[in-house]
Formats: sequence, structure tokens, C-alpha cells
Amino acid sequence: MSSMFGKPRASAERPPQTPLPECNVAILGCRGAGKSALTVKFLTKRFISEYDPNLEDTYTSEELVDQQPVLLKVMDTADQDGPGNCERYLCWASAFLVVYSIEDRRSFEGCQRYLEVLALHARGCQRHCPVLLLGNKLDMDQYREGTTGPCGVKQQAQPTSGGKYPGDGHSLQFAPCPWNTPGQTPPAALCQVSALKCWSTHSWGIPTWRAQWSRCQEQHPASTRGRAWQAQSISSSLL
Ligand SMILES: Nc1nc2c(ncn2[C@@H]2O[C@H](COP(=O)(O)OP(=O)(O)OP(=O)(O)O)[C@@H](O)[C@H]2O)c(=O)[nH]1
Repeated sequence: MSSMFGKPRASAERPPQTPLPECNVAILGCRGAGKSALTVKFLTKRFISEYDPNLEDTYTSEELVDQQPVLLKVMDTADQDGPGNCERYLCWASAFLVVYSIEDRRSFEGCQRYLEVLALHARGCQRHCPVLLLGNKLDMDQYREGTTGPCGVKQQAQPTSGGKYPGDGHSLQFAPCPWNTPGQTPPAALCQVSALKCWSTHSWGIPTWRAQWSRCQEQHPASTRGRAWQAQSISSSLL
């Protein structure tokens, strides 16, 4: 079943026969990370505590991404115990949001399994979808399970029990930012990245891949300057 949230925007200016560019985003993560809450928060722009967290559903919302209307479809997944029966979202989604709770280290470590599944899938089908790793429940910062990293920033980037960092082995890919070029219609892939940008702007979670961001800045100093959003959202484009 598909549900429609939010008000359609800017459709009056669009010729009726022009279909909107579409972006399918799957929300992944361990139980209790806050996927459903984030989905509802994003689509309704407020926090709602009463919803059925076990329902796996797909929602559709027309959003403006870089002044362009985009049909954003969001699948709020409900895996019972880590990634399982993943084909349903791997085949459907063109972008992925992997969510953890900042006060639950296990949920952060659980992201590794999702990143691995996504990496495997990307390798298998030669399709590289944007992936955003997102830390949720920012209001629980005093209970954050993490260490203080460089610059005094508390971060989750700790080794998992296997001694690896989530995302290890996945190369970071830096997407330049041409979707802002005047007069250019963003191609589908960039539209999807932009939709994630749109997501990270609206939602109250933050992507927290700070360690990798610094590395990325070193490698791409000119192209990354002043692009704070990218700083946070490049996360792991999976190869
Ligand atoms: N304090 C706080 N609680 C939150 C936040 N987001 C979600 N929660 C709570 O965390 C619990 C789990 O949230 P859900 O959205 O059901 O988590 P989920 O990832 O969808 O969990 P499953 O459906 O079991 O996979 C709920 O009690 C939410 O109210 C947040 O930003 N802050």
C-alpha cells in the first residue's frame, strides 16, 4: 500500500504531460534506530510519537529539490534482525538512508551489515546508488555512545567488535555538485543525491561521517570547499 503525505508543490507550473523525476529512497537500519519516526518526521515536518512502528510501507511526497519538483518515494523498512530478504528494497530503491541511533552503539555497528549488503549489491549490478549514513535521536546527545574525536567532536567512528569501522573497505566517492548549475536539468543520479540532500536538510538527524569527511577534504580540497552539506552526506558511496 502506498500513502501520500504532504502537499504537492509547484505542480501548477508544470505541463500536465511532463512526468516528475522520481527518487525511491529506502530507509534501512536496526530495530529502534528511529526509521519510522524519521520517515514520519520528514514527511510531516514534525515529530509524531504515535504510529505503527512495525508497518513496512512506502510513502510518496512531492518535494522541491534544488527548485525542481521531485516525486520522492520513501520505503520505511522493518527488518526483524538485520538485513534479510533485501531484494525488495535493493531492486526498488535508487538511494539509501542507513540510520542508527546515537545513543545505541549496537545500532551503529548494525549499519555495517547494511553497508556491506549495499556494497555487494552495487558490485553485482554495477549500479552505484547514493547512500547516506544518518545519526538519529540527537536530542539524546547526553547518552551518546561514542568517543571524543579530533576537534573535540563526539563521534561514533569507533571500531566495531570485529575491530573494523563501519564503512571500512568501502571507498568514498565524492560527487561534485553540478545540480546547481543554472539551466541544467539534473540527471537522474544527481537528482537522487539531491533528494538525499533534501532529506538531510529536513530531518533532524545528522549524518555523522566526520572522520571520512576530513579525509575527503584532504583529497578534494577545492571541490569540497564551502559545501557543508556534502561534507556530511557523502557518507559511503559504495563501490
Ligand atoms: N528521543 C527520541 N526518540 C526517538 C527519536 N526518533 C525515534 N524515537 C523513538 O525511538 C523508538 C523507536 O523508533 P522507531 O521509529 O519505531 O524505530 P524503527 O527504526 O522504525 O524501529 P523498527 O520499526 O522496530 O525497525 C520510538 O519509541 C520512537 O518514539 C528521536 O529523534 N528522539
